[in-house]
Amino acid sequence: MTDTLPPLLLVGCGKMGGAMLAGWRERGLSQAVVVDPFLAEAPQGATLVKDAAAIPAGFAPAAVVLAIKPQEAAATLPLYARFAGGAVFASVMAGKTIAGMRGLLGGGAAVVRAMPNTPAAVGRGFTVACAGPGVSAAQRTLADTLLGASGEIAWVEEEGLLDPVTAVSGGGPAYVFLLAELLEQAAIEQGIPAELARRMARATVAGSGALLAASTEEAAQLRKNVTSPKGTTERALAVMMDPAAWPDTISRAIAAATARSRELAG
Ligand SMILES: NC(=O)C1=CN([C@@H]2O[C@H](COP(=O)(O)OP(=O)(O)OC[C@H]3O[C@@H](n4cnc5c(N)ncnc54)[C@H](O)[C@@H]3O)[C@@H](O)[C@H]2O)C=CC1
Ligand SMILES: O=C(O)[C@@H]1CCC=N1
Repeated sequence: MTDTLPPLLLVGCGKMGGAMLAGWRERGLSQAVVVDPFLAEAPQGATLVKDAAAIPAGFAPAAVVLAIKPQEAAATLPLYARFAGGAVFASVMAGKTIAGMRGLLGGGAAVVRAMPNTPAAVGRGFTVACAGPGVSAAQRTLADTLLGASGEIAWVEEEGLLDPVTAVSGGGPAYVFLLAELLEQAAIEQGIPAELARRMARATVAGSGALLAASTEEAAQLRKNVTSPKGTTERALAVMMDPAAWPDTISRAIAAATARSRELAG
């Protein structure tokens, strides 16, 4: 493995931090320190410490990645203000604004606010990022490398877009997994044995995602390709696509999640 990444500090190594770390490992970690009070074992390739005070003296990260819960930010970020001189901070916390984080880290901190998603764990993540004031070109390139290590990345200039992004792609995998759960449940209701229902629902969602990823066709066309005139899918879609059904439900759900992201800022 070649050492391609500069020294990194990961604060919070749960589901999202752990998924990102896996991507960095693939890229070649040099020095990586993980701060997580509740992790039992050091992740492969990294040094684990329980709190900020235990970070080895002299460790100078090029990037500090913040993957703790938004509710932990106020108490935790000031402990990392000492790295603000040299490091770029990359936060994946829902809702937390660049201005709010700079307030906790010191006004001059270089902060990138990003929203990844958990398919990063299998190299299929999607991250949207926004660079705050004072982020240098080199720091933005480093953030791009780190946040894009486990999938696709897109940058936006308008930070406010991160709230609906959080609702759509940050939380999106949960909605897709819910679809798998509901398909399984409905299959059982129609008399299909539970184990077959489970396999079928998982394979259908995973296979459809793979087809979408591999295809250049629009999602709507792929849907039409399944829908034979006067056939069975048409009957199901008439239920789902009723304006009061999925279109309204998804629209309200995304609006609710966007509003929650905005609430978490405070
Ligand atoms: N799970 C997801 O799908 C996504 C989560 N996020 C964001 O990622 C962040 C983390 O979420 P998850 O990974 O889901 O949560 P998690 O609960 O799996 O991970 C949080 C980690 O932080 C650690 N932790 C708690 N207090 C700490 C402290 N003071 N210092 C260092 N580490 C500490 C916990 O032990 C835990 O391992 C959140 O801000 C969330 O908004 C963003 C995109 C998607
Ligand atoms: O549910 C949440 O708040 C986080 C952000 C996006 C996915 N998980």
